Amino acid sequence: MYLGLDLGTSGLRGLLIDEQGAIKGSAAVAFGTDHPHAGWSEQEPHLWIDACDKVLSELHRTAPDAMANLKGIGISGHMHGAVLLDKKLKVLRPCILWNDTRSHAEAATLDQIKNVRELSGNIVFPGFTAPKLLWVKSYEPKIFAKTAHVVLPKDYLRLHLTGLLRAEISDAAGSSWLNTGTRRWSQRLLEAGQIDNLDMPDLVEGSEPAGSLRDELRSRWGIEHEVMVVGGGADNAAAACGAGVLKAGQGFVSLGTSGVILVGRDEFAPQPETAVHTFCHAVPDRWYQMGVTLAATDSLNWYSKIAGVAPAQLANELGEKLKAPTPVHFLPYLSGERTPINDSHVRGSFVGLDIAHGRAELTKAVMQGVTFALRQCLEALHATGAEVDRLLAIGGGAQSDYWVQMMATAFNMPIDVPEKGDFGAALGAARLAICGVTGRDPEEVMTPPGIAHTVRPNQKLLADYNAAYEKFIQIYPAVRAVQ
Ligand SMILES: Nc1ncnc2c1ncn2[C@@H]1O[C@H](COP(=O)(O)OP(=O)(O)O)[C@@H](O)[C@H]1O
Ligand SMILES: O=C(CO)[C@@H](O)[C@H](O)COP(=O)(O)O
Repeated sequence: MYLGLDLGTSGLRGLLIDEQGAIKGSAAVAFGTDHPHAGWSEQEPHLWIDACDKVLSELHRTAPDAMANLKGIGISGHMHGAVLLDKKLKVLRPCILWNDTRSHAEAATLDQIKNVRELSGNIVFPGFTAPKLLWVKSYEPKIFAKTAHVVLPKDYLRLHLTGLLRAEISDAAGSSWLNTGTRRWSQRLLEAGQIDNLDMPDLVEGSEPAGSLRDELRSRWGIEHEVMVVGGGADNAAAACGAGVLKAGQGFVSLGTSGVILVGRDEFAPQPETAVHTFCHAVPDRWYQMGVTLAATDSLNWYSKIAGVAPAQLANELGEKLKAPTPVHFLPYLSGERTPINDSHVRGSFVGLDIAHGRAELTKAVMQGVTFALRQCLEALHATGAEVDRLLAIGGGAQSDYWVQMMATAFNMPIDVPEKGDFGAALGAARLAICGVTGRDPEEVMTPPGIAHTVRPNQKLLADYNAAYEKFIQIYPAVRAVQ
């Protein structure tokens, strides 16, 4: 039996599978994010530990036999967050998350330093880890002085599970401290980030052993033998393992808190100027590229709170069949934006409201704005030479068939909808554990899911969606001029 734990931005999920991939149990616990100031986004790491313990206790209660036979655990987590630890491994402050833009000035400074983009393969975005540490150094010097280690969120969860500090490579690639081509810490990048005095954790590949479940936790959950904890993966890399996206030509679109279009790459071929991210995959000798829009279902959730209606219901209210685009445009930049515009200062807007417009029109505008932001990601990916001509739809928002139809038409690309089941980061993390424990080849373990149906572009609406997209991309510069 194998357990995948996915530390998502909105909660932690656990998925138990057997070696053939059949699901034997699942549990989830939700938690929130704090936004103490505009542009800030934080979580207390103890929330993750509490959620992890609850998820494991729930699995122990509902699937005791599977838990008793647990052989391996893989962990995935939201990327780029900075967990600062003192020399006794105590957390020094709340984790600064991936969608926190406070360190924009530090990011811009780092991004100018010679070789930084070349070595890391990426623009230094404000959401990445390195600029966060420079921010803490300037604004919280006492905390910085006490910092002995910095780890990414899921690697902190590993510390709880194993007692060991390890950094897994696909996640480390999002720190701006890793040489993404050689998959090693870069002394030059650590110096640029002014943390070359810190003790960086040993690096492990996603499917490599990275410790064993602590004895105390094993006995709590009724496990008598040793359980291997493998490296795991950054949530997007792990989701790719769950979706069977390992190689060039394969890709997915994910509608989660953030929106992502990800494609596999067989070699390290960064083009940072496109604002496309190039990271190490969670399996050895592979990379992937992705475009990221920061607030995908986050935008729908934001509007859902204002409308007082649950996000799934809002999406359902649009009906079953895709209709013409709405003339109301929504720029989904509630937390700034990454691909292709790398602008942490811009904020969201509705443009073109009419007195006749109501809730449905605004819902549609929000989903359309996210869809068009993703089309910009797709175009940026194509500009890097990444080839993909169909995408698999994953993430919570992909449960809306309307949203998937909208993406297929706006991207003019078929989108595969997986059969009901779990094909996200938790599955990918569990599959990494299978590879670590059994030594099986990732390509054999990480197969794509069965496809329930393929959504093809609606030919009758193609021209309308193209015209609406052309308008959408003109709004950002106009809005930016007055923000
Ligand atoms: N039927 C639906 N239609 C539209 N959005 C949905 C639907 N079901 C769930 N969602 C959205 O999906 C989100 C969760 O997606 P998920 O991929 O789990 O996010 P994350 O991994 O970032 O925490 C919810 O917050 C909700 O906004
Ligand atoms: O910052 C990124 C990727 O660079 C995000 O994709 C985070 O990794 C969070 O993902 P979700 O919670 O939306 O899955």
